[in-house]
Amino acid sequence: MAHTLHSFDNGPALAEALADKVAATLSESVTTRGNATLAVSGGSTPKAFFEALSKKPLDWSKVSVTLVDERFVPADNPRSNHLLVATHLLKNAASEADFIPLYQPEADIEAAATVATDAVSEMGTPLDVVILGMGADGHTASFFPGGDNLEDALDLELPPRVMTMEAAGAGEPRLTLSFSSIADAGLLVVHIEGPEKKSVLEKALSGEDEAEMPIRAVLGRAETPVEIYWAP
Ligand SMILES: O=C1O[C@H](COP(=O)(O)O)[C@@H](O)[C@H](O)[C@H]1O
Repeated sequence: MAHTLHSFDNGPALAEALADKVAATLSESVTTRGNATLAVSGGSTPKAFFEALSKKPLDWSKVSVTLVDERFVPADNPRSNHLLVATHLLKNAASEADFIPLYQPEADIEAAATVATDAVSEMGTPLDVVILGMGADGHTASFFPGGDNLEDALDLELPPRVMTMEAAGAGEPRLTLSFSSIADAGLLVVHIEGPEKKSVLEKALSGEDEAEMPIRAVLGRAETPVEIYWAP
């Protein structure tokens, strides 16, 4: 599938441009359909983008926000992606948005995935905007190399859902949207910053083994053309 690389001089310029693009896409959905949906990633990269997006003027009360992936930890854990989004995105104008967590306080992670699948499915499909990150190991969402559920997670024939994932490089057990949940998003973005991530992207684009670098599934098989946002 096609992809487009958008390069910026620095992180703040990227954050503003991506926030403008996402806000415009969400606004269009609110105008045409009455609501809008957004799934965002965690990690260190998206903080400035979240801060910029939180200030964009749109009818956030009509916007539902969820996560692309989450650790199986409650929202008061410093490694929680929910905490990251609450701190940097769900404030200012965006405090009006509805947030759908992937972590659920169930007895085990499989039960949490089932509850989260029901909650995310109420957002409807396809999602309007999905923002992916990418790790230095070529993971995206919680599609980790060596992940115990990787094959099913990348299977576009399986229904959209929240899945569990464990992998040596993942730390805590994870909850992740399946590839079938994100591959047809209205706007599908891979947001990466720094020279190391650029090298990882170039390596991903030069090969085909999805088990080695799961980001290749997104770059190669997503139904929606991928918009890559990069800054040094
Ligand atoms: O584990 C994760 O890492 C990736 C990338 O994070 P970064 O710190 O290198 O920006 C992120 O996309 C994913 O959501 C997160 O759970």
